[in-house]
Amino acid sequence: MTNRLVLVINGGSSSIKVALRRENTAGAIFEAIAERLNTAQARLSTSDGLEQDLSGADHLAALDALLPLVDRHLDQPLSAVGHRVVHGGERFTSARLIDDEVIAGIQANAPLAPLHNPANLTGIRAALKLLPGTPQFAVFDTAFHQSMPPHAFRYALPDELYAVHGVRRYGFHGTSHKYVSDEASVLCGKERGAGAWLTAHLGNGCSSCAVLDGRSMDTSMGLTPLEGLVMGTRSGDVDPNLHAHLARTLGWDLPRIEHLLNRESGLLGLSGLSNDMRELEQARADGHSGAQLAIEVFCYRLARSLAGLAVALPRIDGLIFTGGIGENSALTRALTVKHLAVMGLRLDPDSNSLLPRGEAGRVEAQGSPAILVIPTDEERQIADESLALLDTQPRSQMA
Ligand SMILES: Nc1ncnc2c1ncn2[C@@H]1O[C@H](COP(=O)(O)OP(=O)(O)O)[C@@H](O)[C@H]1O
Ligand SMILES: CC(=O)OP(=O)(O)O
Ligand SMILES: [Mg+2]
Repeated sequence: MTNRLVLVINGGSSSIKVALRRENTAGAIFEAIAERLNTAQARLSTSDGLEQDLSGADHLAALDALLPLVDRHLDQPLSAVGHRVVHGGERFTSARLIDDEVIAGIQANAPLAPLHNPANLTGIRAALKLLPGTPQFAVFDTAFHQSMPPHAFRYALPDELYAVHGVRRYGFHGTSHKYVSDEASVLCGKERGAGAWLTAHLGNGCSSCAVLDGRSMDTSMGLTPLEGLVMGTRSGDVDPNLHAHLARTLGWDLPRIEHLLNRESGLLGLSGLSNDMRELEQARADGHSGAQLAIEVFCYRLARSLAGLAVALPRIDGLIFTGGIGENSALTRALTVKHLAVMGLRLDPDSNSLLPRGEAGRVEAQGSPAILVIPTDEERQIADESLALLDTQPRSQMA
């Protein structure tokens, strides 16, 4: 049997990545990314060297540019399309074949992930139109965290809000936390999936997680992808009374406050300069005090979250950094681990700063628990889960 082809569409808050993957084959046949969407710097770049200015493009315009590029790399029909979907609520505890009911479910969860679910739906609708005969699957960020125990996922609110209205902590980036913790176990000589890991997924959205033997025990994000760490434009944790305070003292309405917390805060808000860690590192080196403060708050709050999550684990086999910042910013890793000396974590400065870009590696000092940098591969995880699900579908549904 030939190895099947899967197209993966991963819509983030500010980017869309598409990846064409062949079953049982490492790496992608073709990858393309449209980044910095909804800004004047939006750009498209592909694994075969195409660079294109997409200035001002939103998610739909980006997909219009991206999907036709995949065609010339198809040497056999696509077997499946796998979509990353951020919020699956409690309704979707694992990947699903996309049909009208699943689309309605994703739509229903959109208020809980306003930066993401609408973008994911844009991708799904565009792909259904372009590839109507190909089975399409939704792989949810939230599914991995469904293993959290109630003491981790419940808020201290009246029961009715959970039981009737689904107000609880869900967690996100599950595909990434699962992938990197599985990889870490192999890198550290354990059975795949075994071990007690703290993971830090640091992209535009950022979250941390405690993973025990392949199961999420707790994570920093909650009902929505706003809770927890400082992110590119999201505030992470603030006093829950902030909404009321801003409404009373400044007269702000809900849309204004949501915009503040989701789009104007985080690294961007603190620095007054940018949501992009590359730019902030450069500005910090040039003496920009806002950039310096933003990076310090980001790292301190990350360390505090990781130390808190440690209580969900019986021991720490290792700390894993991933996502665009976790993989590429030696500075972020150094400043974060500095705050974690109480847990015996120490970096080897040379390994940390000299790790080749895009490679997995260990960067701890001798005597410290493992500290790993592992490039995440959400696309691979999504392709694998889509094919596994395709194999379980009755033929009648695949017509
Ligand atoms: N070499 C680098 N040094 C520091 N930060 C980097 C580097 N490369 C990428 N980043 C940062 O990674 C973040 C984007 O992460 P990514 O995982 O690609 O985002 P998304 O969540 O949209 O998938 C940005 O803040 C970017 O500046
Ligand atoms: C859930 C989330 O924050 O996703 P992203 O990092 O892609 O914005
Ligand atoms: Mg991402």
